Amino acid sequence: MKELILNGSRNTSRIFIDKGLLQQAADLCLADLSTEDQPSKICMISDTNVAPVYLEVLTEQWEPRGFEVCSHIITAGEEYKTLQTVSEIYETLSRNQLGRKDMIIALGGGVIGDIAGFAAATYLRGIRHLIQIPTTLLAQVDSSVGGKCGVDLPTGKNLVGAFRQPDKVIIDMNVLSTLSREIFSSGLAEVIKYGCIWDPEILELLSADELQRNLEEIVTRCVKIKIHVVEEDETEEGLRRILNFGHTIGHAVEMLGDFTRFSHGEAVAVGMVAAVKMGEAFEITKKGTLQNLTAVLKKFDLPTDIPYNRKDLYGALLTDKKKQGDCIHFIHIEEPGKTRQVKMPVLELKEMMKVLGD
Ligand SMILES: NC(=O)c1ccc[n+]([C@@H]2O[C@H](COP(=O)([O-])OP(=O)(O)OC[C@H]3O[C@@H](n4cnc5c(N)ncnc54)[C@H](O)[C@@H]3O)[C@@H](O)[C@H]2O)c1
Ligand SMILES: O=C(O)C(=O)C[C@@H](O)[C@H](O)[C@H](O)COP(=O)(O)O
Ligand SMILES: [Zn+2]
Repeated sequence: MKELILNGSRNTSRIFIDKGLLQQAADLCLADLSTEDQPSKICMISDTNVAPVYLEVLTEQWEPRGFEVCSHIITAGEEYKTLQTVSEIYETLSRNQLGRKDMIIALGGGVIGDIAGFAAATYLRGIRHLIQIPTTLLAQVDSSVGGKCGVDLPTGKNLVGAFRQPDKVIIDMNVLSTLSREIFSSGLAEVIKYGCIWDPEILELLSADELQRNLEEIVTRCVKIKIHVVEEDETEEGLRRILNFGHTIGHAVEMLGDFTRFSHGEAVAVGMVAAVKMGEAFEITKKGTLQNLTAVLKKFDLPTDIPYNRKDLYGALLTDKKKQGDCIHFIHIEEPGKTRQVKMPVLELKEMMKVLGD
């Protein structure tokens, strides 16, 4: 079992990666906790696809140890990543009398991790123990690590949220076996993002015939990059913005599709293509990058065509968190592994977007 550490400003995350960790999750959750520091109640938050397959193996580890366990199951889907869902979780937590010293476990993909993290950050002004057990590739390589959590508003992605580092992240490679090809590919979009912004070797590890063999190595590399970036800039005032490569237009695409038409990974795929297309046209990005990026995305059936017109996309990105006054921080890559952050007036971005066509 690999163990990686993320030293956050308020707490440390211990991140475990191996096959079969779900079966020993309770031990990992309790590792290093003195009796005094242990929770007495645990609430598992999961969704309607994940819970029937993986919840029982988790629940049955807690009850014999004398812990009180409850669960809250959300209907699967990004469209439920809302304040309404969080409010229902608060009711479950309160009805089951979870206290500040108790524990929330997020068992699921990025949607569950983001919602459960936000509930843990806000219920009773913050609950002591938060565990992330990511069950999609996307959640393993990205969303379960680094502490960003929150929900969408109708006007935009992740507009309400917090930074709350999880205490432990338990990455069990075996759970990826039940993912559909589509959802697995959606996670590869974020993997490709890490290849573009930091480590081009990741793109080589993706060569399809060896993908399964390379998967644990790929997850580990992505998590290490995320740890490095987050430790340097936990609250996204500088370096961390690079993790948003492809997300400015990606988030606009998700929102215009009412959070149902495109998965997060698909939207990021389109957003990375758009960023590289603009980068090449304005001589920020090395020629040929677009062709290589498009080829790797297509290999995994990820979309590369921009599905909305320029005017709608521009309107949608005006609520982006990276916008400050009339300027937006936009992330380009010069070539895979080398980013360039540009703070530009939104009107300049609007001009640049002309190269995307109508
Ligand atoms: N906090 C962050 O830093 C961060 C980073 C990246 C993405 N995100 C967020 O993550 C979300 C996307 O995450 P996602 O792609 O994991 O989506 P998701 O959580 O909606 O999961 C995708 C689908 O896979 C199903 N599923 C999950 N695990 C499964 C398994 N092991 N077997 C079978 N089915 C399974 C889910 O029920 C769901 O239907 C977005 O809301 C995005 O904004 C957050
Ligand atoms: O961890 C980060 O920082 C990221 O930006 C990771 C992104 O992949 C992720 O989609 C994140 O939720 C986007 O954050 P936001 O602040 O732009 O909503
Ligand atoms: Zn993302």
